[in-house]
Amino acid sequence: MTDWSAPDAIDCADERVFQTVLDRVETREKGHYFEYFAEGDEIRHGPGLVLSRHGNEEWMGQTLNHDPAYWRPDRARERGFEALPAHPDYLLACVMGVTVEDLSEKGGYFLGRTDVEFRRTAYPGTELDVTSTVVDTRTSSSRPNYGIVTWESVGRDRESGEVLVSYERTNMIPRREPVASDGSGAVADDQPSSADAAIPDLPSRLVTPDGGTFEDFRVALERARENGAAVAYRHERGRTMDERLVAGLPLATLNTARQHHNRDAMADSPSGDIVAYGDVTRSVALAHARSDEATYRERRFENERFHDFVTLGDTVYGFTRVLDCDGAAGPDHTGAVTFEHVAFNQEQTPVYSGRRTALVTRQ
Ligand SMILES: C/C(=C\C(=O)O)C(=O)SCCNC(=O)CCNC(=O)[C@H](O)C(C)(C)COP(=O)(O)OP(=O)(O)OC[C@H]1O[C@@H](n2cnc3c(N)ncnc32)[C@H](O)[C@@H]1OP(=O)(O)O
Repeated sequence: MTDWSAPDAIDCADERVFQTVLDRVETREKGHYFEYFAEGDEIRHGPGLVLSRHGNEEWMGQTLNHDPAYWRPDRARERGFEALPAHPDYLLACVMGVTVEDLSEKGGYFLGRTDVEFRRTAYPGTELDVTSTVVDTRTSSSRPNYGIVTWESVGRDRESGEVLVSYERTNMIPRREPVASDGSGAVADDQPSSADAAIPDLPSRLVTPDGGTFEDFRVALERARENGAAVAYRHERGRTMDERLVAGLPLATLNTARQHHNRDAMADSPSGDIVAYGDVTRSVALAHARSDEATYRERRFENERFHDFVTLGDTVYGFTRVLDCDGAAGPDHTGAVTFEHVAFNQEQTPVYSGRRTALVTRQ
């Protein structure tokens, strides 16, 4: 009989002994199943995270967000910032990163996010205080092993209490107890793929703006409207997803989702490998778009959707459609432009889409 109090009771040199022990012990699990969440519950997320200049630069550099106002103090001041600011994509990824342990570490996918509102510029050195409220829980009709949960999350400056950013996000969350499904949402393998479906009427002409200022977007929209056309274009740059992006960036935001860093756990999943953090994928595509635009400030995002996995070796490209220009919004030297951005991979499959409103410099 093994004496379990003996320091050498488990002989690690004998693989069979260790494997037998592993088979018999319980796993101390992380995260929460769908059943844990009830509408109205409020959760204050424990992990503290201080926005750092290093984290900001690592995020921006790797995702190709190379706007000088976030790298050069003189350009930051010209842009009206008090100092070098935290990039909005980095801020948003950090606010969401620290929620993962409580909300979604159990697995399941980040489906979408809406009402992303940037309320105040954040600066490196700011300590985050993040809370979430369960807004909705529902059964997934297509996947009986999952439920669908929506939370509203708010990221504040812990010192001043001011809200920096807020949003609503929706995830698939595994159920402890799968439910019987009526299968109404299930997609049969023999259904036509979206590529076979009838192609809707697209405008015959697609207009590209001459430049990236507010006036360029306004003029292009006007031209398009007169000709029954649309303003839409793609961006040349692409970024191939490597380990640093897929595993490194989410971990730096304290995002503990196994999807991004545990290749072993993901080997048997539908993606077969680790997948990029949705915030990394979108940030890359947005960087491509911003490189063709005179962005002044990020304002809001709506209806962000993550359509498909992005895995190691995939390349993320960007497509932009211009939806609206509002000359009355923002300071005099800017106007608000609303874009629809799509991130797509090397197979031209959309992986992200979202509607973004940004203030863009006029001339
Ligand atoms: C941080 C983080 C994880 C974390 O947080 O820890 C991450 O970064 S992880 C990486 C980023 N992420 C992804 O890599 C997912 C990519 N994506 C896919 O791989 C496919 O999308 C799918 C396999 C998930 C589904 O594929 P699909 O079955 O073809 O998709 P759909 O049928 O459209 O959606 C199924 C059900 O989700 C409902 N639904 C969809 N979108 C929304 C929305 N926005 N709001 C409310 N409900 C929504 C839909 O209404 C349907 O509901 P029902 O099940 O009831 O029909």
